[in-house]
Amino acid sequence: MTVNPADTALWPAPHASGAVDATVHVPGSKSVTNRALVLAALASEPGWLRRPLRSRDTLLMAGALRAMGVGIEEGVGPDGTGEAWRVIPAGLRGPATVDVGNAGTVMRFLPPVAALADGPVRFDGDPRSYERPLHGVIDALRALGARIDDDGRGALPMTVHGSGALDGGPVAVDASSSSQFVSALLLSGPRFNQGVEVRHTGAALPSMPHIRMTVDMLRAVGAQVDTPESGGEPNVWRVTPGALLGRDLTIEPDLSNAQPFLAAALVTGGRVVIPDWPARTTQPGDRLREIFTEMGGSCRLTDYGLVFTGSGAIHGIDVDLSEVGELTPGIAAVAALADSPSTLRGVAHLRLHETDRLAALTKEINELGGDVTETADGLHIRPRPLHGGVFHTYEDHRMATAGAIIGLAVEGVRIENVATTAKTLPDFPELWTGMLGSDRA
Ligand SMILES: O=C(O)C1=C[C@@H](OP(=O)(O)O)[C@@H](O)[C@H](O)C1
Ligand SMILES: C=C(OP(=O)(O)O)C(=O)O
Repeated sequence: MTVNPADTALWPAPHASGAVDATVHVPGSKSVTNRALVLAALASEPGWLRRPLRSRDTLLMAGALRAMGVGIEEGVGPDGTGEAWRVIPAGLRGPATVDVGNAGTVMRFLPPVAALADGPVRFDGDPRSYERPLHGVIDALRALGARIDDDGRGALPMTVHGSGALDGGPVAVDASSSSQFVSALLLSGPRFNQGVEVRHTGAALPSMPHIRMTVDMLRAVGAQVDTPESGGEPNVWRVTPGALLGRDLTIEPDLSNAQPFLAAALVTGGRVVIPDWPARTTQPGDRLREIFTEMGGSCRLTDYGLVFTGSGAIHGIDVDLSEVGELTPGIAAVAALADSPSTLRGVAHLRLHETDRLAALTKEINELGGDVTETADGLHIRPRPLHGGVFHTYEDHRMATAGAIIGLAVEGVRIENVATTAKTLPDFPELWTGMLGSDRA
C-alpha cells in the first residue's frame, strides 16, 4: 500500500450545510456490464447492452474483447433512446494483448475466454494487478487443458496460449480469496467442450451474491446451470456445454455505487432517491436497504426507485459483510460518524482488493482523529470527533467515496486523487456536488 507522490491532486470534499434532498441517477452496474459483455461476446448471435456502465473497468473489458476480435459498437439503442452497445461475436483471435488495469472482473473473467482464442493472449495491468490473487483461475484452466505461461507466482503478467477450444470438465478451485474465480470459470463454461463443473474447496467463499449474478445471467442467455441452491451438492456449480443467445439487456444501476449517496442521506438526516432501483436483483448493494436501516435510516421501494431517508441519528452496527465485501469502505465511513461502535466482520479478503482496504481505512480514518483497529477479518470502529486533513485513496475508487462521505460531516477533508473513482463511477465528483447543489448555495 503506497501513495504515489506524483499524484498530489487534492479534492476538497464538500461539507454538507444541511440535510440533502436529491434524486441521483446512478450509472450502470460494473459487475452486470462486464458479465454482459463477456456473455454477449461468447454468444452465437449479436446482442445489445442498454445503459451500460462507461468507466475504466468496463472500457478495459470492451477493449480486451475487441482485441480478441469481438465487435463492440457504441451508440444509441435500437429504439433510438439512451446509450447502447451492440456486441457482435466473432471467432476469438490471438495474438492479442489485454490490459486489465486493476479490474478484478477483467483479470479473472477473461483468461478462460482467451483459452478459446486461436493464438496467444498476453495479460498485463497496473502494478497492483500483479499482487491480486489469480492462482485459482490459472491452476483451474491448466487442469482443464489450457497452456499458460506465467512467472511461476500464479499471478499477472501472463500469457494464455489459446488453441481455439478447451476440454473443460470437472475442476476444484479454492476461491476463498475471490468469488471471481468461480464466476470466471462458469461464464465461459458453456463454450468448453465438456462444459465445466467447479467445486470450491477451502475456507468460506466470499461474495455469494456475485456468484448468483453469474448464474442468473448465464441462465438468461440460455445456459443450463446446476447450483447448490437448485438441489446440487454444496459448493459445486455445473454448466452444460451449449450455444448462448444474443439478448437485449438493460443494465441495472450500480447499487454499490449508490452507496455514497444513500450514506449522504443517513449522515445529513436528509433524503435521497435512486431511480430504477430494481425490485429484484442479485447485486450486493441491495443489502444496503437493510444495513443502512439498521444504522438509522429508513427506506421505501416504489415503482420509481428507492427513497432513502436519514433520521438524523447514525447508529453503529455489528455485521458480517462476507457476502457484500465491496460495501465495507462506505459502511466504515458511516460507522466512523455513528453514535456507537461498530464491528465489521468476514472481510479478510479485502486485504487483496484494489488496495489493502482494511489497512487503508484504518490509517485514513485514524489520521482524521478516528479510532479504528483491524481485526483478523475486519474492522472495529469506535466513533470519535474527527477533524479535517488529507484522505489518501491508494488508487481505490471506494476509498475516495468513503472519504467523501466523511467530508459531508467533517470540515476540511481533502481527497487525494478523487479521479480514481473513474474505475467504476467517472462522474462521481459531479454527481456528488449535484446532489448537494441547493443546500451548498
Ligand atoms: O464478480 C464481481 O463482479 C465482483 C465480485 C467481488 O469480488 P471478490 O469476491 O473478489 O470480493 C466484488 O468484491 C467485486 O467488486 C465484484
Ligand atoms: C473489489 C472491487 O473490484 P474488482 O472488480 O476490481 O475486484 C470493487 O469494486 O470493490
